[in-house]
Amino acid sequence: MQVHVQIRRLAHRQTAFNLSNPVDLRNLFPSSRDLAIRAFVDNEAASDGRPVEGADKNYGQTVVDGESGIVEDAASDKTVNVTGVLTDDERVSVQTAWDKLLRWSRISFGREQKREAALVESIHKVTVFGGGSFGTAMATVIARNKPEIAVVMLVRDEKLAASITAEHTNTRYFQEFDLPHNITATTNSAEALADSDFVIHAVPVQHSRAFLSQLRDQLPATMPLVSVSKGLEIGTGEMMSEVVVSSLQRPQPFACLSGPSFAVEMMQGNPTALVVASEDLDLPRLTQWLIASPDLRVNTSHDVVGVEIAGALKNVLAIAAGIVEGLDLGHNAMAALVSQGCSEIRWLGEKMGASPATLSGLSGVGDIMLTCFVNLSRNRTVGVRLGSGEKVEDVMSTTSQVAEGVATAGAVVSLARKYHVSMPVLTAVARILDGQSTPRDAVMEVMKLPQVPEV
Ligand SMILES: NC(=O)C1=CN([C@@H]2O[C@H](COP(=O)(O)OP(=O)(O)OC[C@H]3O[C@@H](n4cnc5c(N)ncnc54)[C@H](O)[C@@H]3O)[C@@H](O)[C@H]2O)C=CC1
Ligand SMILES: O=C(CO)COP(=O)(O)O
Repeated sequence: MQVHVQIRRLAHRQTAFNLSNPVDLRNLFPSSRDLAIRAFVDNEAASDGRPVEGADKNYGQTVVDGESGIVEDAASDKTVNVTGVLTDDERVSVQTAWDKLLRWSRISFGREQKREAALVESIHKVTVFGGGSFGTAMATVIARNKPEIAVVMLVRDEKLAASITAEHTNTRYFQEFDLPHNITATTNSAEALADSDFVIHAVPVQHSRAFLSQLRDQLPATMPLVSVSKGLEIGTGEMMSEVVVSSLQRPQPFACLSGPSFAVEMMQGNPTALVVASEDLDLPRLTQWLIASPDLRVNTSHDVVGVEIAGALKNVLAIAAGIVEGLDLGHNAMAALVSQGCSEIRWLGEKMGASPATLSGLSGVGDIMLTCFVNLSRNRTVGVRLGSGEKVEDVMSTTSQVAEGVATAGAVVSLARKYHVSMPVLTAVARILDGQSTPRDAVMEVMKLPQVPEV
């Protein structure tokens, strides 16, 4: 049985409250003097709160005086639905705030259009390195957004290149989607880079050094390269911004693009928000122009370290979250683990010079929430399988797509040692992957660490 209370004034908002004690509605709605409040029983738990038969019998269509506002019948197992309202003052504030936002938006769009005129002239062809799920998604996003631009994917397989170019289908990833006709693909790097103005790099981190080294002479030193790969290189612990410089043996205009963004949802055109970071003054804005659309917001930033380190480390944390899920340790454990992981990423990130705003933004907490809590994540899936008892070797040998967190786990512990940062959760993931501990033992070990102040 449920008790519903409706407060009617402007019937366009509804808020549900669970009230465990007799409630004074004046505490909830101090300005509700003039509201009509109705309480009634819903014995079939009607979700829309309509009075149902029997209501009158038990509690009646009780019109509770707006002045007293007390509902005595809201006991522990009962739900109270409240049709919410704004006071006149609140409504004026909301309208003023919204008008201000619209004014700012009009002025900004005006400025953008002027800048855009110059950018349109500068990009005619974009090359995408990598024909996996994210390379395909990035190529699609750009090609849809700028139909006048030629998008060329550099892939390794001739047949795949032919099917992308001729059939407009990636036969390996996202077969169900027709690719825009301004996307072509080739296995020939010289062809892919000829007359290109912009590169998106979507090759997994561990293969990027070998991949980029061989392109050194074909890639003009002035060509902007935007990396979407998230991870640290094994052995060097380098982030992609460093791998690019060391493998090309020269600086290259560089940006990293990161944030909560499953490739499949970008293919579907679901609303998504990313952040692009570069030390270069114009590159973030250029990237924004290329990919931002009504489906895709792109924030700009100059905090390359923050965006890269957050994107790399969240993959390791997602494996830990999957392990907690696989072990069925419950929601409390999951929330505790992810908060602890956020702290560990912040401790290291800040020592490396990352801004706290970046770490709590799209590439940090945003991507952590997506990857740790959603089953589409490959890193999380690796963790779930480990937590469910599968052996590391079996998980790795049957995972076809890249889960960057696996390789990054060891690299991050070395990096943390270099910066004198202790990372219990991320270190535990490395130990599990290396066979030094089982998922269950690792959880116990972390739980038994000394109690500490919150930092
Ligand atoms: N899939 C996603 O939703 C997202 C992926 N990313 C990042 O994008 C990067 C790429 O990931 P995915 O495309 O998802 O991986 P994937 O596993 O779907 O595809 C990897 C691609 O890289 C290619 N590749 C592998 N080794 C290569 C080599 N030595 N030379 C040239 N190409 C090589 C493969 O042929 C394949 O086309 C990763 O760093 C990932 O973390 C970032 C955001 C979202
Ligand atoms: O980075 C991602 C989403 O932002 C993709 O995560 P996974 O690589 O774990 O699937």
